[in-house]
Amino acid sequence: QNTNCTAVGSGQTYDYIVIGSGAGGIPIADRLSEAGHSVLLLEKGPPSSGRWNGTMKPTWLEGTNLTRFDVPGLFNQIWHDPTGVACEDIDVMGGCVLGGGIAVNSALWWKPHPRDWDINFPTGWKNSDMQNDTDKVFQRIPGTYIPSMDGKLYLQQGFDRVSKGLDAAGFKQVVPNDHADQKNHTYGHSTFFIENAERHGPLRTYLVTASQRKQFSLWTNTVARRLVRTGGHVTGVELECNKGGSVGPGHSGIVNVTPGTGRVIVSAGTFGSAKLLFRSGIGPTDQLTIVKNSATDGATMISSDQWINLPVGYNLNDHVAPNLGPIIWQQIKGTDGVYLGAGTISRGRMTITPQLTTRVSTPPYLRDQYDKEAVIQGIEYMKGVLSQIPSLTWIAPTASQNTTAFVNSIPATPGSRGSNHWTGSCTIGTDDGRTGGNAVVDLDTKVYGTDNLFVVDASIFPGMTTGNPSAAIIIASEHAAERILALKTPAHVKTL
Ligand SMILES: Cc1cc2nc3c(=O)[nH]c(=O)nc-3n(C[C@H](O)[C@H](O)[C@H](O)COP(=O)(O)OP(=O)(O)OC[C@H]3O[C@@H](n4cnc5c(N)ncnc54)[C@H](O)[C@@H]3O)c2cc1C
Repeated sequence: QNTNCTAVGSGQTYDYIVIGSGAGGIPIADRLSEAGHSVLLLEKGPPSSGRWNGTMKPTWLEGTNLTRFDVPGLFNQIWHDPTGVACEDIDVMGGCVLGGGIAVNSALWWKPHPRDWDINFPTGWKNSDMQNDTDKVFQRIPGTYIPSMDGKLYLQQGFDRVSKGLDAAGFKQVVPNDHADQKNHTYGHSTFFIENAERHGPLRTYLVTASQRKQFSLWTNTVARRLVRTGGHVTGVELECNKGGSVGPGHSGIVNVTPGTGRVIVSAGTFGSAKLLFRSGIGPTDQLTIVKNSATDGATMISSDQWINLPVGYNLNDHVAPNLGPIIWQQIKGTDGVYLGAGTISRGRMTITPQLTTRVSTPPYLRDQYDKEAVIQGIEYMKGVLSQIPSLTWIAPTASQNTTAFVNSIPATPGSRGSNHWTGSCTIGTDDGRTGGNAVVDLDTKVYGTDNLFVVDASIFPGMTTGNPSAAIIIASEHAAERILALKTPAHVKTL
C-alpha cells in the first residue's frame, strides 16, 4: 500500500466535481465555488507552478519559488523534456499537469474575433452573448504585447523589416486585443498572458480565488477513471492515484456528488473528456466495444443496456499550422464562400485503443479541397506582399517551388501540421447526437441523455477560432458556469 495514495471515504460529498484543471476546468471550478457550492477539482497530473508547490525546475531556479512552468523562456521545454509533464495516453502533445495546456503552452493570448462565435457556435453562444464573459476574462487576464520587465520590446529586427513591407502594401498596425474585430489587412505584436515576466493566466487568477474558499478542494495526481452512473444520472466518480501514488499524493476510490442535486463537469480536454466518456459507456458503439473488450475495463464496464450512443470523438479539429509573430491577418475567402480559420470545414476523428490510449485516427488537416485552396491562396498572397521587401528570402516554399506542390508535399499529419489547438470531440449544439445529430452536449453543455453530467472545455467547440484558442475556452467556461448555475435540478431528481 503506497502511503501517497489515500482511499476516499464515502462520507464527504460535493455539489460539483470538476474533472481536469485546464483552460476549461479551473475557471468553472472558481465560478461554481464563488456561487457558494462545494467544489472538488480533480487533476491527474502533478502540481506545476511554484505557487502551487510544483517542484520541476532547472538548477538555476533553485532557491526561487519558480518552476519551469513559470518562466516564459522555458515554454518550449515540453518538447525537449516531456517526462512527467506531457500526457502519456494521447498521441499528440498535451500538458497533463495542474493547469493542463495553460501551464505548458506558449501563452499566446487572443481576444476572439466576433466571427469565432458567430460562424460556429449555436444560439445563446453568439458573439453578443459572450461579451460579458469576454470582459470578465480580460479584466482578470489582460495579457500584454510587451512581456519584458523593463517595458522594452527586444529582438525587433524581424518585425521591423517585415512591417515595412506590410505598410507598403497598405496593412494597418493594430494592438490586436484592443481591436479584436480588425482581422483583415492588419498586423501587430503578438499578445501573451505574461505578467512580471512570469506565466500568468488562470493559475494566477481563477485558481487563487477558488483556493481561498473553504468550499473548494483540489486533488492533484488523481485520475478520474470513469463516471459512476445509473442511466442518465451520475452519482460519483471512480478515482485512481496517478501511477499508484508513486509520483505524489493522490486519491483512490469513489467520490460521490451531493445526492439528488450534485453535478459532474468533465473538463479533461479534447482527448481526455472523450476518453472518460467512452470509459463511462457514452459514445459510438464501436468505441464502447473497444473499452468493453479491453483488459483494463472490460470486466467492470457499465453494461451495454445502459450505453448512451453519442458521436463522441467526431468533429475533431486543429489549426493547419502554428502561428507565432509578428502576427499578420488577411481574410482569405475560399471559392466555397467560407473563410479560412473560423470557416474551415475539414474535420477528423479521435478514437480509443485496446490499451485505452487515444489517437487521432483521422487527422483533420485540409481534407476539404476549398480549405486547401484557401491555404494556397493565402501563401501566394503573402508571397506577393513580402516580395516587395529587399533582401528577404522565402525559406518555404522556395522561390522556384510551386505553392500547390509545396502544400501537397506536407503530410496531413499532426507531426507535420499540428498546432496543438485541438477542439471538437464533444460538440455543443441543438442537434441531439442520439438521434443522428452532431451534438454531444446541449446548449447548457449537458451531455444528451443525462441529467447532471456536463462537458466544459475545448472539446465542445463546433469549429476553430481565428487565433490560438485558450482565451476563447476560458470565455466559454465563464459562459457555461452561468448557464449551469441557472439550471434547475430536474423535478424527478429532487424527489429521490
Ligand atoms: C505545447 C502547446 C502549446 C500551446 N500554445 C498555445 C498558446 O500559445 N496559446 C493558446 O491560446 N493556446 C495554446 N495551446 C492550446 C491550449 O493550451 C489548449 O487549447 C487548452 O489548454 C485546452 O484547454 P482544455 O481545458 O480543453 O484542456 P487542457 O488544458 O488540456 O486540460 C485538461 C486537463 O485535464 C486533465 N485530465 C485529463 N484526463 C483526466 C482524468 N481522467 N482525470 C483527471 N484529470 C484529467 C489533464 O491532465 C489536463 O490538466 C497550446 C497547447 C500546447 C499543448
